[in-house]
Amino acid sequence: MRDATGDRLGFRVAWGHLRTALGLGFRAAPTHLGGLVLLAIAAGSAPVLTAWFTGLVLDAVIGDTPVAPLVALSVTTAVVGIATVLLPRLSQYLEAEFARRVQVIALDRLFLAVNERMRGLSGVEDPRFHDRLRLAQQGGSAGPSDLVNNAIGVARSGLTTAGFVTALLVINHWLVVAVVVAAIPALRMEIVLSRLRAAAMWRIGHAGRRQYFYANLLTSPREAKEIRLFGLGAFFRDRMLTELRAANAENRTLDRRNLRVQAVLSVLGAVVAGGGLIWAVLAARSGQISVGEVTVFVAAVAGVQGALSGSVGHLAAAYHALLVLDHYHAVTTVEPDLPVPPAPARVPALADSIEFRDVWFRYGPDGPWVLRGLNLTISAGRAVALVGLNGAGKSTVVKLLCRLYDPTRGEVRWNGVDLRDTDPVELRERVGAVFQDYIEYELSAAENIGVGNLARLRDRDAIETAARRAGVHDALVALPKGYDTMLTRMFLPGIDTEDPDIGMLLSGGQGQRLALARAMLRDDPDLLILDEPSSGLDAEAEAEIHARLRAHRAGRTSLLISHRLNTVRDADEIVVLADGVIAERGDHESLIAANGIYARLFGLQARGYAGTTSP
Ligand SMILES: Nc1ncnc2c1ncn2[C@@H]1O[C@H](COP(=O)(O)OP(=O)(O)OP(=O)(O)O)[C@@H](O)[C@H]1O
Repeated sequence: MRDATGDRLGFRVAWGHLRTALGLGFRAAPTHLGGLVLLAIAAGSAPVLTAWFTGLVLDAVIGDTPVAPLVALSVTTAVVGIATVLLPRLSQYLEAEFARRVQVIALDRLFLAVNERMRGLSGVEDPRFHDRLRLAQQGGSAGPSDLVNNAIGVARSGLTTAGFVTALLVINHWLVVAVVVAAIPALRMEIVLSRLRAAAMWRIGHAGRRQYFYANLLTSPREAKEIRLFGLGAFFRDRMLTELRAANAENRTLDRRNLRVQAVLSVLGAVVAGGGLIWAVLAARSGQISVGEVTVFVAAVAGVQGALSGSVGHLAAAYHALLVLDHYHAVTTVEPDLPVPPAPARVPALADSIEFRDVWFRYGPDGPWVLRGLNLTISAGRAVALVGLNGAGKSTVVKLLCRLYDPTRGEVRWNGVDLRDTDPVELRERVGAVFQDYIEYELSAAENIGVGNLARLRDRDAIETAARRAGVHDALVALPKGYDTMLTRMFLPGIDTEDPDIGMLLSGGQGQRLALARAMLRDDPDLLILDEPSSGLDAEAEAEIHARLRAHRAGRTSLLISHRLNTVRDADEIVVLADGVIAERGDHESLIAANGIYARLFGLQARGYAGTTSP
């Protein structure tokens, strides 16, 4: 067997996936699962019984049977007939409900695993992970129920096949051989096709994600301004269509192959059935079999063919579900991107220092080194500023500090504890941060601040205090629904959707203050990280925010990153990063006196503000 990427999928792996699917089914909907099995048995026997009783009725009519038993026989046949048409409807309902329940548990497990195992950024920045995740969602949503439903389908069709085969054996055993032999190539071809389909899904997955990305770009309010201004609509539409056409071409090739195979198999089936019919008519004419047996025979040939092709279809679909479940399994068991030891070291309160010891870092094994043996100490209670040119590695230092990545070489120590020995979740509880690329969640204004500390999500007083400290309270109160205004024009709650005031967008600077308020909702973090916290603010607001931040930082350990050097001059220590190492360090005065990189950058900015670029 092969998996969805075209590699071999061993029997043990397939068996493991089947057990996972059954386990999910039992946990999610045991009653529905039991009901489906019972219905499968009933539905599998019903067509055989219908055909058998129809034959008996016909023979009874021809054989001059008295009225009472004839009516009883007819009524029984009718009841079996009604059950035959009703059972599939009932199964359909149970299958759908079973699938819905399994989906909830499967997706819960999937995203739990993603949260637990992807605690850093390297996994979510890997495109292959996203391709897999997309298929894993598909596999997790529909895979277990598809697998169980199709396994039941195989059993149901198998029962029907067995019943009809028994009926046929009584009349003509050679025909049984012909029908069964004709089904073997069908089974083989269906399995090959389902493997090709799964491999195509893997190949198309990437194109599908890109197509979705371009489609999203064309309608996203965030990108709308730039796309319209640069006239990029046709460009991205074209790219979207290119991806769609590529996916369509793959699917078309597959459908054509499917068509060819199905056509050959159908003709084969028709030839066998036609041959059988000729034999039955001739046999009835010569008195070898009765007219009732002719109907049983015709129904049995069609029934065996239908049930066998049903079995083959179900087997192929179950096999396909197994292949897609392989992605689900891969994501739910993926190696954690940040290994956490079984008994992680506690992250102590930051009483001493954070230390980068000879830290080397690059984003991928083939990428360029971003940090090249960085040695940096942030002493507890000190305000350290990190400056440097674009791409110098400042945000990378922050990511390592929050253990969003582990150093490629060297170590980061928090009060002497290597961050690799800690649980990042515990570490992050001690850190408050405002990132350069802060997020404005599509939630209400209050919730946008509240998510900074979920324990205070409903604590309106604490939220308002944080908003005041970040200087955004007045702006939020002025919104149409105050703190309850949704900060989105994309998603509105189910109620009140006719109200045009329910969703609003903040200005860039207001959004940045909101992100600050979110960070300020954290109870006294040991370390406050401010990565360009005022880049979106006007000069007056910037000065005001930095004054607030100074007050907020006072006595705390903080790391401030800023390109506006006037905002870092009061830091206890300013560290200049260049070429992945510390180029200069000291306070503002000593760095100006040293007349190095910092002094040059500071001078350039100061002259810019003074309105002249030459000394
Ligand atoms: N996720 C990533 N994958 C690969 N390379 C990355 C990634 N993030 C950053 N880099 C690279 O690492 C280098 C340092 O980036 P970083 O964002 O740390 O710089 P910075 O000093 O914060 O820059 P800026 O002042 O522009 O914000 C850059 O060359 C950047 O291209």
